[in-house]
Amino acid sequence: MRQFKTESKKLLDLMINSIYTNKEIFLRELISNASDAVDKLNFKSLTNSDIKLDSNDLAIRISFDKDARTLTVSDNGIGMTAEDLERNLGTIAHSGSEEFKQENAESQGGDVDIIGQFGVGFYSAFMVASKVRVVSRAFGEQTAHVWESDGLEGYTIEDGERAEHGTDVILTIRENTKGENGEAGENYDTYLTEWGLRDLITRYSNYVRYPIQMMVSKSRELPRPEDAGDDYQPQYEDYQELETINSMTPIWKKRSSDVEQSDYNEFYKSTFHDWDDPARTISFHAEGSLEYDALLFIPGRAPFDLYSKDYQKGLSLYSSNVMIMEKCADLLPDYYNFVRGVVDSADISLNISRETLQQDRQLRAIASRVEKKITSELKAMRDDDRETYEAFFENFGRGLKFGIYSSYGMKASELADLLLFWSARENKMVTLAEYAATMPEGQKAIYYAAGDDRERLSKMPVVKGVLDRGYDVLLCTMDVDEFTFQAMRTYHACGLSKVYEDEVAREAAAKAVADGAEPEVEDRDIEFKNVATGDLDLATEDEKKDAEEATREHGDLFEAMKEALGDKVEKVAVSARLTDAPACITTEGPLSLEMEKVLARGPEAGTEGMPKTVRVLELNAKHPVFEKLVAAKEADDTEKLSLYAGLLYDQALLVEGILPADPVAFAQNICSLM
Ligand SMILES: Nc1ncnc2c1ncn2[C@@H]1O[C@H](COP(=O)(O)OP(=O)(O)OP(=O)(O)O)[C@@H](O)[C@H]1O
Repeated sequence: MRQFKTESKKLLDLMINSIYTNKEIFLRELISNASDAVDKLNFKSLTNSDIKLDSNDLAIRISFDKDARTLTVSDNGIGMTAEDLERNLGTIAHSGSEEFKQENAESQGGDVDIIGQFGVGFYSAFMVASKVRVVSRAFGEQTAHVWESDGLEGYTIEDGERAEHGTDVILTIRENTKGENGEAGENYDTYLTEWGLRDLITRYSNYVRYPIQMMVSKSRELPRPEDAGDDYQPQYEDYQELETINSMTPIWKKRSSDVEQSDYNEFYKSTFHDWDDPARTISFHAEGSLEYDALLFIPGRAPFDLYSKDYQKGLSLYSSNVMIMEKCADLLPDYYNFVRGVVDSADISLNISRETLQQDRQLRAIASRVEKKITSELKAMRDDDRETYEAFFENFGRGLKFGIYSSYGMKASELADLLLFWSARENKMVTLAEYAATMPEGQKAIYYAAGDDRERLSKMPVVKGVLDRGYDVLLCTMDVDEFTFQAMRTYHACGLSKVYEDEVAREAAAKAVADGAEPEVEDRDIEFKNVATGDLDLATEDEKKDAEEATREHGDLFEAMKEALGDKVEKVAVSARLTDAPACITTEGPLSLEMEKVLARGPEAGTEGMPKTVRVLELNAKHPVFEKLVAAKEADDTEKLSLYAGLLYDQALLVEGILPADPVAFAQNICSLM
């Protein structure tokens, strides 16, 4: 018996038991070797006219024998001489394929896709096999040789027989093991079943460029006998047929101009298990120092588990047509987690197990390009197919907003223009750019109201107040909306009509336009303002004066009401934002009523650290109810004033969709008034 070269025993043990976390990849490795062998022969025939070869005959064959527990991977590729067997399979980490690649680097051109590079993949067979027998006949040789090993001590090489050039790798599959200490046992029997092998072939090696064939069991209906009566039941028979299991053509390598959209749709549906066509397909090919092909899909609707914690984002990563990772998460940012697709690159540096990558830099470069492509495709969809985009946004918009929020606004420049919000004035979804474009002169902020019901929001007195002044209000019904705005702070609007500092500049500009110049435009950062928080600064000079006067005149009324309401409010004040409602609750500081509601549903609910709103009860001094308050104060009727204050506070909260803290007392108070 010959001994493995180098510190082989230890190394081999490491190779077999430590490199791979996933035993099933052995088949991928053996198929890749077979594909390399076929590729080498094909290459030879292309470069040497003496070799006559019908490339249609090149194939990889998988067969198994349940009783003998053998699984065979055969190819009719270049084969190995006894010397090759010694060098390639007797020396760990010697890659004949890598050598071949180097030797033929100059003349290779685009027609070879050699996968092997490390010289270790073959040994993964020992993870599932107790013995491996390789029968190989090199192309052009008359004799065959047999390499055999149990993966422990060493190997033998003997003369053997094989009808044609090529290689059979015959694995004696291990017996199933029982689980220990609560861990599941290993089911090696799967590698001796048609479905188990089919699953592995289609998962890892579906796009290997040569046919991978296997005898499969099928069933067919027998011809109806001529004398069959009316009660004849169809009869079936089982039969075996050689089937090509892999689909071979990696559609992502083709130029999109050469592929029908229906083919992309088919690929998308069968690969990513969706019933519907994708909303968009993105295909691109990078050239230069890092070459890769990418095919991405934006689904029409959210996968059912998108918002579950089990959902895994990621693109399938291939290298030379072989799947390396089913979901490479690093290729997609979280906010584009719904995107499906494939990235294939022969240039990425794989680690030896092909389970991870060695260089983050390459991956980051691809990820950044992928992200840009998705963003620009979404923008195109927003502009040229608004209906589909709105449906898309309905499904995935929350994730985009969350992307801005969770990046503390850093991703705003990338994502802000993809957002849509409901415009109270236009009664439809608008982008921030569209909102900004319709802002009348003098509008200083983007106004929004947040709550869980659009209908209710549109009727809120504070919303009406802003609308009545001619400013649109975005009605935000997603829990993340306000947090997103706070993370963004401002929206960078482009191409707005220029605002002039003074009258002289304005007149000069108007004159220039009258003389035929284009009106001047500018870019501006516009603040977001919740219509129910802080000072909106919308009141006219007269209104401000009125409010100040009312504040001065009725200071003691407000104080008395504040006393009656206690800790519930920070203060009671006259409102400059209400038109026809008697009162409203606004907040001071960064926390709005709606945000407080959202936080109250979160994990910090009820804890000490839960932030609380600073509330203000604003009163409309022009409303008839205000006169009642004044009268009660003048009559020194503290009880009535306290009743009124409580009622106004509770009803203002109700309008905001917040139940009174004590609904029973609220109901009793109303009855007592009646
Ligand atoms: N079916 C085969 N036909 C011909 N040569 C083979 C076959 N299988 C393996 N070899 C030879 O054995 C070498 C070692 O194979 P092994 O799978 O260990 O490594 P590799 O394919 O070169 O690299 P990697 O570890 O990256 O897969 C190959 O480079 C190739 O020269």
